[in-house]
Amino acid sequence: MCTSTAETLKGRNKVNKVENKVGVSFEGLTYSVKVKNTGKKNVDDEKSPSTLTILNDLNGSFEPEKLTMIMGPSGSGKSTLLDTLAGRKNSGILEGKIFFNGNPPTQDDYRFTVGYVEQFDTLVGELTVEQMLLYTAELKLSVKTTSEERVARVAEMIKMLNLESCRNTVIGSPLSRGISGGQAKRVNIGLALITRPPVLFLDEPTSGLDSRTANEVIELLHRLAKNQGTTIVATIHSPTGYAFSQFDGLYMIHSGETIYEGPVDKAQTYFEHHGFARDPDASLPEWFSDLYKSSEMSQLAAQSRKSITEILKEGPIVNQKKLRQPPSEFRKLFTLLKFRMVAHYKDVEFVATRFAEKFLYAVVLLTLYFGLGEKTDTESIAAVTSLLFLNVALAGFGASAFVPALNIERKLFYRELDDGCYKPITYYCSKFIEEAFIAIFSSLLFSLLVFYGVKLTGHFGIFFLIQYLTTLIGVILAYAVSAAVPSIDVACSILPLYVTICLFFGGYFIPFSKIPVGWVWYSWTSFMRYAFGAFMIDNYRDTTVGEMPIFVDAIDGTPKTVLEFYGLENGPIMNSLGACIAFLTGLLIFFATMGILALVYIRHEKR
Ligand SMILES: Nc1ncnc2c1ncn2[C@@H]1O[C@H](COP(=O)(O)OP(=O)(O)OP(=O)(O)O)[C@@H](O)[C@H]1O
Repeated sequence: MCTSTAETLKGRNKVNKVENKVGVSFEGLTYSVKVKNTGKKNVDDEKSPSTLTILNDLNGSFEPEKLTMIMGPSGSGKSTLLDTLAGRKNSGILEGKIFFNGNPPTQDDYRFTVGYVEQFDTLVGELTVEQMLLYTAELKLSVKTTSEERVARVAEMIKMLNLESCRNTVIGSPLSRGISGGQAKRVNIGLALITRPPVLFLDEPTSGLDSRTANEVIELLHRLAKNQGTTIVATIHSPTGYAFSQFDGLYMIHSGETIYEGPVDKAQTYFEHHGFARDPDASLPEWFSDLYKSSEMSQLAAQSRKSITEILKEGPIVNQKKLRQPPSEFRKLFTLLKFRMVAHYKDVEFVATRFAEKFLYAVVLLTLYFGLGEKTDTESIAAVTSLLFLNVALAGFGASAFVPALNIERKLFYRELDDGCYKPITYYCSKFIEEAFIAIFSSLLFSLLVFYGVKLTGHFGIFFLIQYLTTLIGVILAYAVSAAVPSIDVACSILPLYVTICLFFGGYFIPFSKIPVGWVWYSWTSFMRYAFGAFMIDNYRDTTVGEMPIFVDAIDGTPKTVLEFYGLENGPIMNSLGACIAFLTGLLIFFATMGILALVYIRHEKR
């Protein structure tokens, strides 16, 4: 950023190659988005009336060992610049060049070289500060690090970030208080630093902090840059005088254009020289960026950029991926379960809601239908049949309870995905295993109470298996909808709609023989059809017309068994319990695949 620094870097580089240091530079960086209609003045009317240019032809460089701030009025494009340099933009049109040590960065370079601290904290509320850091260390540190080394790294981080006093405090959530805002910010910084990335970007690291805590955070960043050689860039609003003095460089933008790039200590003179105070919120005339472009500051910055790029090219970017050797996805799955599943299982609310629903429903059924299962009169059989169908319906409607599981963690999921913590499928599997494991016990409790209380005549093992599979389908269905749609509201209106429609095709409300031809295809996709069919076949398959003549055809007077009446006998597939279970399993796999594809390909967060 200034020639003297480039000289220093050059001198140092000769003795000790800039191995783990990465300088970031950019040229002609322009970022624009398509907008429907905007009254903003920087809409490029000539190019296209619907293109909003947010960053306009920016040049700049950020060096190792330096702490640089990006300043500018609200909406000037600071976060956009940071996102762009960190490779985190997933929409819009990006033009221009970005270099890491003089080379265009690859996806791996972005992922393994850059630490990014987002403006809003994204932490796992159930974990303590130490667990959160350990969890991230296990996901991100090389497989070659031992558990002792990871613990030592976390301890070092806790000390460096001054988090000793809250080491064992739960992070908490907006509804259940845990650590303070300043501590949460420092934990977030710790997560980005755990791998000691050569480049660290921070989006407003001091927002929401009191001036003393803000000073501490900036002081910490200053030390990091100096002691570890990290290239640190932070967007910042209204820093205190002390915080300002901790920075080396200032990059100022206004309406997406550079108005200053250079040392912090020269900024005041520069602005005063041109008749303006340093205040970034002061409104500057549009020609100010032109003034900057023709200024000596701009020439110096360009020279510095060129020489830094050339010097750093001598020490090409170390393959951070190789250096880090991230753990396998299987290991990451284990880490997710070890920390997050265990934390959920320790949460009384999480466990209680899953058991309470099943238990209460089982108690109602038990007391209402007690002993009816072994009775052979028509009314009892009709009652038990409705119980078996409602049991299936409950799994469908109960699925809504699993919608928030993915939805409320979405910000955290996107942050961890961007940080390279895991792949979407790994996250999905961890969520599924978390529910599937607990569902074994809740389904078992339910099955024991209902099967033996109602005195059903099938086999307990099969009843439990169908009950468990149906519960899992509810979970998987909720995940698929939740991952595909943007909000809980939308998911909670789509899911019951789908389930209600499925009800009509389950074989209880309307016999399969009466379903209009045009709708028959749909009945084959209804999980309720197979679950209800399986329950019924298991319960009534050993009965004969002679033993249990419950329904008599009004026209020809032919007696029918229960299974015949519900179209569950003499069909090509539906008279087979095995086929019903196979179809249920197939639907489970189908919905799971949909959910995983939605997680991979649909990004609800636009950046
Ligand atoms: N994807 C997008 N679509 C439309 N407008 C966008 C998009 N991304 C950014 N913008 C707009 O670009 C401008 C710059 O946004 P940005 O968040 O970078 O500003 P900022 O300087 O960081 O603001 P603040 O200091 O308030 O956080 C804003 O007006 C924002 O609404």
